[in-house]
Formats: sequence, C-alpha cells, structure tokens
Amino acid sequence: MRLIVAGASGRMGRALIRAVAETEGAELAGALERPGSEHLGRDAGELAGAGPLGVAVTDDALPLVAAADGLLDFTAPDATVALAELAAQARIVHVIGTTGFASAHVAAIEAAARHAVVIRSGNMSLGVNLLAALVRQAAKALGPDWDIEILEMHHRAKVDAPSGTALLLGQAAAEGRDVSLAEQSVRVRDGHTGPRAEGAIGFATLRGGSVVGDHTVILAGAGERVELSHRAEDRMIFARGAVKAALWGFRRKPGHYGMADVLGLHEG
Ligand SMILES: NC(=O)C1=CN([C@@H]2O[C@H](COP(=O)(O)OP(=O)(O)OC[C@H]3O[C@@H](n4cnc5c(N)ncnc54)[C@H](OP(=O)(O)O)[C@@H]3O)[C@@H](O)[C@H]2O)C=CC1
Ligand SMILES: O=C(O)C1=N[C@H](C(=O)O)C[C@H](O)C1
Repeated sequence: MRLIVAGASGRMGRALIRAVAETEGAELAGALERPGSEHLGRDAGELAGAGPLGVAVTDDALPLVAAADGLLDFTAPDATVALAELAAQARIVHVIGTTGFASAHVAAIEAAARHAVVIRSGNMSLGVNLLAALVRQAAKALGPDWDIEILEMHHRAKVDAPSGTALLLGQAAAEGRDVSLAEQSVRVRDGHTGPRAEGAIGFATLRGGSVVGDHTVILAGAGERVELSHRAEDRMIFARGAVKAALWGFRRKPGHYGMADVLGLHEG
C-alpha cells in the first residue's frame, strides 16, 4: 500500500515515516510539509532517522494524493480538513490522528467520508482502545452513583485540551452510562464552583516536560475508588496503529471508521 505522511517533520510525522518503512506491505509514497517549511526537499527517511528512502519532502499534495493509496495525517485541524477533501476526491484511505477539532471540522470530515474511507481516532494505540472498552464496561457496571473524572498529562508543546484521548475515554464512559457526553462534560473548574454536578464527567489537564501521554479514568464511589490508567512511553505505538489502520482500510467501502473497528473491539 502506497502511503503519504502529512506533517512529515512533526513528532508524529517522523514516527509515521519509520513505521511505514518497517511495515511489510506498506511503502512511503510521499512526505508532505507546509509551504515554507525548512524541511522541503530533504529525504524523508533521513529526516525521520530511518536512513535514505528516496522520497523528498514536498508541499505539493495534489500529485502525491493522485498516485497514492492512503494518507497518514497527524497535523492540525485546518490542515486535516483540507487534506480530507483531497483524499475524498482521489478516493484514498485517510487515517486521521489529528486532535483538537471543532464541530465544523468534524462535519467536513464526515462529508469526506461519504466518498472515501476515513479512519479517525484521538488515540491509535491498542492499549488506549482496550482501555476505552474497559471504561465503558466499568461506567455501565458501577452506575451513576460513581463520579467519573478523567485526568491527562502531556508534553509542554501540546496545543489542544482536553486531549483527543481524554475525550475518547469520556465518550466511552458516557456510552456506558447511556448519556450524552456533550451534556454531562465539565471541562474546566475555577473559583467558587459549588458542589460537583450529579452525573458530571469531569476533565483535568496537566502539561509539562516530555510526557508522551498519560491518561487515568477515576471512578469515585462512596468509600472506594477505581482507577484505570494508560501510559504511553513511545510515539511508535500510535504510528504503528495508524499504519495498521491504513492497511485495514484499503479497498474497504467508504465510511467514517474508528480504531475500535480496526482492532475489532466493538463489544456489547
Ligand atoms: N491519534 C493519536 O494516536 C495521536 C494524535 N496526535 C495528534 O497529532 C497531531 C500532531 O501531533 P505532533 O506530531 O505532536 O505535532 P507537531 O507539531 O510535532 O507536528 C505537526 C506537524 O503538522 C504540520 N502542520 C501543522 N499545521 C499545518 C498546516 N496547516 N499545513 C501543513 N502542515 C501543518 C506541522 O508543521 P509546522 O511545524 O511547520 O507547523 C508539523 O510538521 C496533534 O493533533 C496531536 O494531538 C499525536 C499523537 C498520537
Ligand atoms: O499531542 C500528543 O502528543 C498526543 N495527542 C493525542 C491526544 O490528544 O490524545 C494522543 C496522545 O495522547 C499524544
């Protein structure tokens, strides 16, 4: 499968190039960066520490998309929406790891998914997607008397909050309780907040240092607490998940899929 990596010089872009290079059945067909990037023209493999791959970083998406089978995209919301339109026109698989979308971005991605395979997840690791299934089960089993709080910590350069993973875990908890996350979520607390709202799903965000990604879902009952955690130690877990998703999506029918589809984690 011929794959393009967007945001090739980014933290994830470099990991994705290495993941494509190490995966049988995948081949690097292009590496994209924004116009003006200091990395344009460089060999993508050398940029990523994978050795020369004979693919130069470019800002010209059109010819790449026309000749590829899939696009791995961990960039930024506006860039992802523009790439979704191109991927849909070319009917190639678009794997989206980007987070921090507003509802208008999601609507544009859903429109693109009517024409091509889109696989989007706030976290492409096996561990977090298994954790989401466990959170859904715990929220359902423990019921509304147990308060749910989601704590996440990431490196100092992360620009969006709560993380895509925290929102994914919040969604799993809401599904377990059969409530709407949008109606129950409390994303910020400050000042005289009053007591905790009944049924709330709370989020807390920490930023600092080089933390790849830590998430804990706390279910707090009267006199006891259950904590379900995941700690990412290496960005390759996300990159390998993204390549796996692209291979899974190749020649599948158009639609908006998630990692639970790729990993077969849908349970009752
Ligand atoms: N779903 C998952 O499993 C994971 C998701 N992520 C998400 O992936 C995204 C990227 O993370 P990370 O690699 O750490 O971030 P980086 O900032 O290191 O990389 C982002 C890359 O995208 C490029 N980019 C940004 N905006 C544009 C644009 N408008 N047009 C073209 N290129 C653009 C950046 O270029 P420039 O530097 O020039 O701005 C950069 O090369 C984030 O949303 C993050 O939350 C991260 C890890 C795992
Ligand atoms: O920006 C990051 O680094 C990460 N972003 C994703 C998120 O928002 O959850 C996934 C991972 O935790 C790393």
